Amino acid sequence: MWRGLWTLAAQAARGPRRLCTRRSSGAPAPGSGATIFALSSGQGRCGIAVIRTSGPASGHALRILTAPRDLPLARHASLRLLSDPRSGEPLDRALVLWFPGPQSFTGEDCVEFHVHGGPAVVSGVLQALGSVPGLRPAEAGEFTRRAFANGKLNLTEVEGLADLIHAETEAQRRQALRQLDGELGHLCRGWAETLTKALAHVEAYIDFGEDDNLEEGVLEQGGSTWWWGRKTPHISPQRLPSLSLSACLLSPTADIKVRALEVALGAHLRDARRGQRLRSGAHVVVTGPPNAGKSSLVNLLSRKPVSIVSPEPGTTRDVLETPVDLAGFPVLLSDTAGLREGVGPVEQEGVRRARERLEQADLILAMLDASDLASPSSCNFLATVVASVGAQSPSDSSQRLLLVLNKSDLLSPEGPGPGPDLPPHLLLSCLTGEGLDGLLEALRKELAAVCGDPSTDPPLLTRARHQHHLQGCLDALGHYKQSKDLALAAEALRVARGHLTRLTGGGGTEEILDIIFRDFCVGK
Ligand SMILES: Nc1nc2c(ncn2[C@@H]2O[C@H](COP(=O)(O)OP(=O)(O)OP(=O)(O)O)[C@@H](O)[C@H]2O)c(=O)[nH]1
Ligand SMILES: [K+]
Ligand SMILES: [Mg+2]
Repeated sequence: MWRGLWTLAAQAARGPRRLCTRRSSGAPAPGSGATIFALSSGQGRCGIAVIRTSGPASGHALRILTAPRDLPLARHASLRLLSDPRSGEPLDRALVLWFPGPQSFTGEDCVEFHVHGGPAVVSGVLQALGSVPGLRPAEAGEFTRRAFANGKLNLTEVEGLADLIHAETEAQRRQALRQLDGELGHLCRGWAETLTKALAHVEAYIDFGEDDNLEEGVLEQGGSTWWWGRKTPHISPQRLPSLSLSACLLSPTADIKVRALEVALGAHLRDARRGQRLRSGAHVVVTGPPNAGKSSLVNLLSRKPVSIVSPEPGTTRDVLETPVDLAGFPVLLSDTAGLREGVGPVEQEGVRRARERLEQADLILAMLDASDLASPSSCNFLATVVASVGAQSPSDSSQRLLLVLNKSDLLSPEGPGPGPDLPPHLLLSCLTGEGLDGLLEALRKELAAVCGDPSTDPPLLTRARHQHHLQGCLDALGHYKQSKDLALAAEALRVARGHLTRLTGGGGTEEILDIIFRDFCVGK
């Protein structure tokens, strides 16, 4: 009976045994495709513009534009006169760089022309390149796509590069650079290796199960013995129904590693929201009773007159949102209507919208007028909004709140007068700016908790795609643990490993590549 199980399992387990190798991304294979060229620096008048080429005709194009000179020394900047090959007309005196493949960004032969940034120079050089046989203008992201196809970057690194180009704040730049440096890819490869080893154990066991000539000790791994090794049966196969298969299959070392992997994946997934907030911006909502100074604070933090400020309570009605860089973190800052009841229908609609926006907040900036703490609207706000957020159990999805007492300039030197017991708070005056540095520092700490701190935290999952594959891997490990059949256990491990491989771009589908490369501009 056992022999039958092994044979069946062995047949079913025959499949890809090695990590899938990276499939072509659809970009031309190195050396075989067209040579592409594009302006790689920004459009418009500038001091220096960089035009580059990639592909087998790069060297030829460089020689033609700089004739009669030969190719310059590889990877050294050389000054050359560029001329139009059709008319011989001089175009510019430029620095040129020659990067013979595979030691280039794309892995192909590449050339960079650092020309003077006037539009006529740039278009003259682009037209001259276009006249060289075998050259054509590059499509958006095509340089990076070739780098990916040639194994110069994996998919998470490509995403890091796209994020770096779009990074608007310091924290985004740090995160993107870390991903470009391959941290996330490295982590995934380590995890995939753990699964490869575990799979090798299971497959070896399937194979050895068929082998009657098994020598004693053959199945020993790292000092531990296969639990089902025929000559050392610590656990007899007859006990199978009472044990989970995974516990029997792996050497204790491999089993511990798979379990540690499960824990690590869980922790990263719990963190996933933070990485996505860092990439697309955290929602910070300013709320409080009418006239607390909410709009004044929004204008102060965004350094522009986003909202109308006036002494009239109920000035702000709609939700007004503005993207800002707060202490290096990307934030979508929302100004909202002052919370109060018993007002006209228009303001009531504003209050409804304010409450709705509040529910979506990652961080709430709760604001009160420090000189008006004993008023019913202040007390009501403290008892409802502030108390309910404070009562949330701390988890990644729970909201964070900073209580700010504004108009500190109106207080006597002794501080806030008699009023309700206050939770921890900050004093601020939007009028004088006093307390603003303290608020920014508190915001930095809160946002580092909300978005993750790329200077110190482990690599973040910044995209839904990362989250999807990690969740898929975790689910497959769950199946693996519960499987009562060797073939299914091996298959579950393969599925788990497949998710990690796809995260870094192995076996990636064309659609995913198209989505990622669409983010790039022409010339990148
Ligand atoms: N003295 C003093 N006045 C302030 C301060 N901040 C805001 N104000 C004044 O308080 C009044 C209300 O300010 P807003 O910013 O409109 O208050 P708001 O909370 O947005 O008000 P609503 O939108 O009506 O809910 C205005 O007259 C501001 O000039 C401050 O720090 N000190
Ligand atoms: K107001
Ligand atoms: Mg307002």
